[in-house]
Amino acid sequence: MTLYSPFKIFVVEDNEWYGELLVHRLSQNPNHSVHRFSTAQACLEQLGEMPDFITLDYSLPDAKGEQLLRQISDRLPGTEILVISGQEDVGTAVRMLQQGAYDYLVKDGNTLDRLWNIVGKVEQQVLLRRENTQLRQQIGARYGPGQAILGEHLLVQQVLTLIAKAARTSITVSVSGETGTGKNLAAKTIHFQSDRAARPFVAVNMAAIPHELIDSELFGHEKGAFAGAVARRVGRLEEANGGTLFLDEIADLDLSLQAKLLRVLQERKVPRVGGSQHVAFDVRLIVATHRDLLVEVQAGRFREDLYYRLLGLPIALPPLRQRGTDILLLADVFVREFCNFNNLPPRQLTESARKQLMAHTFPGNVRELKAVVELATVLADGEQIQAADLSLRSGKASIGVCSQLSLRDQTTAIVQGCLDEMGGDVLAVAARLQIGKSTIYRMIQQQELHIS
Ligand SMILES: Nc1ncnc2c1ncn2[C@@H]1O[C@H](COP(=O)(O)OP(=O)(O)OP(=O)(O)O)[C@@H](O)[C@H]1O
Repeated sequence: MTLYSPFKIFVVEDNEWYGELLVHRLSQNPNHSVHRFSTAQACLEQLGEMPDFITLDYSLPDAKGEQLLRQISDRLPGTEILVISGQEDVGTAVRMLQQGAYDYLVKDGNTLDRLWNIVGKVEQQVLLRRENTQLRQQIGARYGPGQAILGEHLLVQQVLTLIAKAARTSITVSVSGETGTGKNLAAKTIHFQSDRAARPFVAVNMAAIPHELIDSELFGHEKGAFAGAVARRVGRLEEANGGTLFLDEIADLDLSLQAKLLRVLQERKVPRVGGSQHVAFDVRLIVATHRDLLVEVQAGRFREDLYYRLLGLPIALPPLRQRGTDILLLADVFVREFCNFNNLPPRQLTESARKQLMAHTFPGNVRELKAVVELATVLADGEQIQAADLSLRSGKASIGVCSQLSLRDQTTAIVQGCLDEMGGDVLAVAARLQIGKSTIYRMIQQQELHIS
């Protein structure tokens, strides 16, 4: 079934004249494909056609409405069924609705108009459902094997094997790797390759949320739990129920919340801030960090018990500089995708540009490579992308270097300057300086940087 397949309606009505009347009215929409059946048996035999909507006469010669309603609902739980009856009987109507009928109509002068309105509503719902399914399929295909995470290097292939294994179960996964190596991408790939794909993927970046808000962000809060809690809020953990919760920059979680997270994970129940109820949840957890968590444990900044609880299946993403000619493979894909997206004629990297890319260390990893080749594609005159079009960082600071300031102060000054220049757009600054957005958020959180 596609988005544009006809809306399939079954009319089950033994009164030939009335049945034809319904068919005639419903067929006035050219997108409707309407079939009439005069017995329950005939309808049941054709259920394999997967109708979207069924109108059911309550009194059929070979079955009572309740019986047929139950049989259809068991086989096609997603199909809406409207019961049409000759008599007004509140008891029957209530019973049919309790058994899952979409609505109950009595045959009178207004039946056709009411039917038309009901069908319109159900059709909208079915369209939304089809769109939803189609989008999910498209996203699923985007994260399918060999689609999102590209690379032929053995280290990348090993990562892909681990991702496929992780996707088969709901094991906790801990992803590590330098900034821009694809930790986010790996988390999404695991989710969309798993049988949780139709359920939510919820990502929370610990470095992007002020410390005092993380508790209610993760676990939710009840109305009035603290000043400013004007309404009840469902936490991200609960939001991810049935799906995957991705906790990015987990090393930034402070020690008191680490204790709470550990407790919640052990009990598998979320306590909302300010509430006495604990809500059960079922999520797959994926955590990521660019730091070495074990070092954080040894330094006393990360709880050891939580470390072991979160370790699960560890996946380490290699830095781009260790992936050999994958640099060129990725560069070619990024150029092609950029040209397609921007309706540019195809462009190619020259041999000298390729050599330069291979010689670079890419501290910003895949994110940096993508930004560099996209900019080069824009700057190139004609079809060939020259080495001179590549804006690769030399590794030496070239702006604002002052021997009187510490490296940290100079870094802060550079990032602050960029933030001011780019109107506080963290993502744009991260792309321009080829550093992780989390680093910038962390600096803002620690009040080293200010957004004016
Ligand atoms: N193997 C890959 N193939 C194709 N694209 C990739 C690959 N790895 C990363 N990317 C792309 O590189 C960019 C950075 O990836 P991602 O955000 O997943 O990195 P990250 O490690 O989570 O970064 P950070 O540490 O800043 O959170 C994204 O545009 C992503 O699509």
